[in-house]
Amino acid sequence: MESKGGKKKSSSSSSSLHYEAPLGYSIEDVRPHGGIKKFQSAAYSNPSPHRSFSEEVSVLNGFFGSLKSGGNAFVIGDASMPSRKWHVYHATEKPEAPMITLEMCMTGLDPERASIFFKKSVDGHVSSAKEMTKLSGISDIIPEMEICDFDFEPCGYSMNGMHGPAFSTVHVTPEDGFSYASYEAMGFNPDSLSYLDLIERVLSCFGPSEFSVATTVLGGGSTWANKGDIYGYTCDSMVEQELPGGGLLVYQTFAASSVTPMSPRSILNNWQGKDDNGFSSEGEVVMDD
Ligand SMILES: C[S@@+](CC[C@H](N)C(=O)[O-])C[C@H]1O[C@@H](n2cnc3c(N)ncnc32)[C@H](O)[C@@H]1O
Repeated sequence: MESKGGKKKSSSSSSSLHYEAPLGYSIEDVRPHGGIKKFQSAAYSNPSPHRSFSEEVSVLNGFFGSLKSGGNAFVIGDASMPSRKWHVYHATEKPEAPMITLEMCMTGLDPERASIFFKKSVDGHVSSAKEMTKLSGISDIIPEMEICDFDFEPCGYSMNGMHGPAFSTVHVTPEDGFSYASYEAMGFNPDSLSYLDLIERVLSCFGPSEFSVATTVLGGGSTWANKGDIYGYTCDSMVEQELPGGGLLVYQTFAASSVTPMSPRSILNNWQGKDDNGFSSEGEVVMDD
C-alpha cells in the first residue's frame, strides 16, 4: 500500500489495523472481511531494501502462511521479456464476496500528458495537485472517488481515492526518459464498470507507449477481465494463473501499435459525459455500498 498526501488508504483509525512485525516490516491496511480473523486482503510496507522476492515471500508467509490456502507466490510474465514480470503473493482464508483488483504499470508516457505533472509550466504557472488531478483526467477515471492528491517538487504526483469499499491509487513519475505511471483500483462493483472502459480511461490520462495490466478476480466473476482489444495498442503477451480458492489472475502486456497510436484527448477540455469510449453519458459509475 502506498500512502501519500497525509491520508491513509484504509478508512478510520478504529477499523484500520496496524501490525508490527519482525525485521522492521510493518503490515498496514489489513481489512477484516466477515470477521476479524478472516482477512480479505493485505498489503505491507517494507522499509528495508528488497533483496529478493523469495525473501519477501518468507516474510509474508510468517504473517499469512497459516491461512487456509497457505501462502502462494508466483512470478508471471513472458520468458522473452525478462524485464517485465509480475510478482504475486496470494493467501486467503476464504473469499466470500467477489473482489477484483486491477493494476496497471505504464511507461513511455506521452510528453504532453506527462507535462501536467510538473509543478511549473513553461509560462510560469504553478500547478497544484488538485489541478493535476482534474487536467489529467484522473478525476474522471472513477468520478465518484473522493481523492486525496499530492504534488512533488519539482514534478511527480500521487493520489489515493476512496468511495465506499472501493480504493484507487495513482503514482506518476513524469520525467522524460524514464517516465512511469501506475494505477490500481479494487473493491469496485464490476457490474457497473467495464474492464475496457476502465483501462481506456486510465490510458487517456497518460498515453503510455507500453503498459501491463494485472487483473485479480477473487470469489467468482472471472469473466470480467474480458481480454478484448484496446484501441491503439497490441497485446504482446497474456498469462492466466489460477489462484487457490477459485481466484484468477490475468496478466497482459501491451505496446502502442505503430499504425494506430492512441491519440491523447485534449488536455484543455474537461472530459464530461463523453460516450466516445463507451462511457455512460453521465460518466457515472455505481459502486458497492
Ligand atoms: C510519484 S513519486 C514516487 C512515488 C513512490 N511510489 C513513492 O512512494 O515514493 C515519483 C515522482 O516524484 C518525484 N519526486 C520528487 N521528490 C520526491 C521524493 N522526495 N520522493 C519520491 N519522489 C519524489 C520523482 O522525481 C518522480 O517524478
